[in-house]
Amino acid sequence: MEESSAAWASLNSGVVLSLIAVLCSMVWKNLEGLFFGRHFNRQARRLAAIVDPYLSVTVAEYDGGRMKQSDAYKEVQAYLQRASCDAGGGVRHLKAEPAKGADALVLSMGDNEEVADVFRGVNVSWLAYSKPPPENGGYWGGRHGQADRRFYCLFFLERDRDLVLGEYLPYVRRKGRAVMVKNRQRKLFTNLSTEGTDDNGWWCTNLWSHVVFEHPKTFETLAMKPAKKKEIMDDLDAFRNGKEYYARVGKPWKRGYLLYGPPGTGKSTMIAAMANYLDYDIYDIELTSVRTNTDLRKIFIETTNKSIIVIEDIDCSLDLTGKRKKKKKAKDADAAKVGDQKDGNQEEEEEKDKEASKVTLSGVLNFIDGLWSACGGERIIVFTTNHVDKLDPALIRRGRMDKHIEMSYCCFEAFKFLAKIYLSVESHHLFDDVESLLGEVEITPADVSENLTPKSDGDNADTCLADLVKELKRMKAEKAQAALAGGKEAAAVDDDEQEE
Ligand SMILES: Nc1ncnc2c1ncn2[C@@H]1O[C@H](COP(=O)(O)OP(=O)(O)OP(=O)(O)O)[C@@H](O)[C@H]1O
Ligand SMILES: [Mg+2]
Repeated sequence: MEESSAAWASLNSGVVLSLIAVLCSMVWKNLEGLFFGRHFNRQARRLAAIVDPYLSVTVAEYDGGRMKQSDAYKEVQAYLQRASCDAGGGVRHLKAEPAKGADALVLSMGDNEEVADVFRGVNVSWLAYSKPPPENGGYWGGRHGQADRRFYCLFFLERDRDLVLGEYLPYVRRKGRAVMVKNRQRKLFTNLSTEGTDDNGWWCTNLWSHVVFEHPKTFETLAMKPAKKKEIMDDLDAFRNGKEYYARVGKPWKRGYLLYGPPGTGKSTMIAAMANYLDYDIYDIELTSVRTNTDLRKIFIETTNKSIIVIEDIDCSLDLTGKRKKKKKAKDADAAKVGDQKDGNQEEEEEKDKEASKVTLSGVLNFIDGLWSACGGERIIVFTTNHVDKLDPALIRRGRMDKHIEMSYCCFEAFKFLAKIYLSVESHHLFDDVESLLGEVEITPADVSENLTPKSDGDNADTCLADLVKELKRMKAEKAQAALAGGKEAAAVDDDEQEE
C-alpha cells in the first residue's frame, strides 16, 4: 500500500465536504417534503454531487437479520491491519490482539479512525465507526445485547466508481483473506458462554470460549495400522479439496466421523491429529451443558468454516437426558406413595431438572444434517463413544456419520510404531515375546505408551520393554484367573440347576 500525503489531505477535505453535502441534502430533502415537489429533490441531488464528488460503500459487521459476522467485514478489517500500522496512514488509535508467536500482536484501527489507501493511482479512504444498537432492534436486542454495531465506510471519487467497485473491493477481500490465513491461530473452543469482550474487544455474549489450540499429536506420532491411517488421511484430503465435488452433487460441504473403541485407544488423540493435519479449529461441544435444541442450533451457527465439531462420549451425553427423565418418574412415584409431600430438597432438584439439558436425539440429528447444518460448509463433525452398540442407528447412519473408525487395542504393528517413537528401537530380542503376548491379551495404546515411557535416568529400551513384557504377562495371568473363576461359577450354577 503506498501512501501519499497530498492525496490524503485532499481526501480528508473530501470527507469533510461529504459530510457538509450530506447535511445540505438532508436540509433540501426536508424542504422538499415541506414546500416543493419531486423535481426539487432531483435538483438537490445534483447540487450535492457538485459539492460532494465522493461516493461511499459501507461494510457492516452484521447485515440486517444476519446472525454471523459478515465475511466481507472480517476481510476488510484484516486488509486494513497493515494500512493502520503504516506510519503515514494517519491512524492514531490502534487495537491490539494476540497473534501467532509468543510476543506478537495484530494491530488494527480503532473506532472513528481513518486510513488512506492508493490503488492503481486512485486514492480512497476508509473510516471505522460504530453505532449504538437500536432500542428494541430484533436480533440486536438478543444475542448481542448492548453491543454496538460496527462499520467500515469506503470513500472514493465518483469518476473512480468502476475501478473501485469492480477491482479494488474484490482485491481488498482477497488480500484480507490472505492476511487472515497468515495471522490465523488455531483455536480450541468450548461451549461455555461468557459475558465479556469478543476477539475485537467489543462487549457481547460469547457462546463459545476458546484457548489457542496447541496439541502436539500428529498422524506421524499416532500408532495404528499404516493402511488404516493412510485411508483416513486420504479421506481427509478428499474432504478438504472437495468443495467443487460437494457443490456438484448438491451436498453440504461437511463430513461426519464416528470414532469408537474402548477407553485409551486414541479417539481424542485422533481428533487432535485430524485438526493438526487439516489446520482446522476444534469446537468441543459439552452436550450436557446445552439446555435446549434451539441453543444447540445457536452454538452451531456460531461455529466457523474449517473446523471440527466434536461431541465426545455421545452415548453418555444423550443418556443423561434419558436418566434424568427416568429418575424423575421414579421420584414422582415415591412422592405419590408418601402423600405427595414436597420437601426443600425435592424442590431444589426439580429446579436443577429445569436447568438440565433438554437436548433430544432429534435435536442432535437436526444439528448434524438439518437445514441449518448446511450453513457455511467445510465442517467435520466427530462423535466419539466407548459403546457403539448403545447408539441409536439413526444417529450413526451413513450420511450423518459418513465414516466409522474403530479405534482398537494395540496390535503388534502399532506397538512397533510406539517403540520407534518412544525408545527409538526398530528391533529387539523382546519383540517376539511382545508379539505373542499381544495376541493373547488386550492392551490399549495408552497403556503400552505408559510402559514404554522411561521413568528414571537409568531406564532405557531394555528396561522399558522388559516392563512391558512383565505387564503383559501379569494381564495374561489375570485373564486366565478370571476365566477359571468364570468357569467355576458356571459349573456351580449347572450343579444348582441339576439339584433343583
Ligand atoms: N493410537 C495411539 N497412538 C499414540 N498414542 C496413543 C494412541 N492411543 C492412545 N494414545 C495415548 O494414550 C493417551 C490416551 O488416549 P486418548 O485420550 O486419545 O484415548 P481415548 O480413546 O480418547 O479414551 P477415552 O475413551 O477414555 O476418551 C493419550 O495420551 C495418547 O497419547
Ligand atoms: Mg477421549
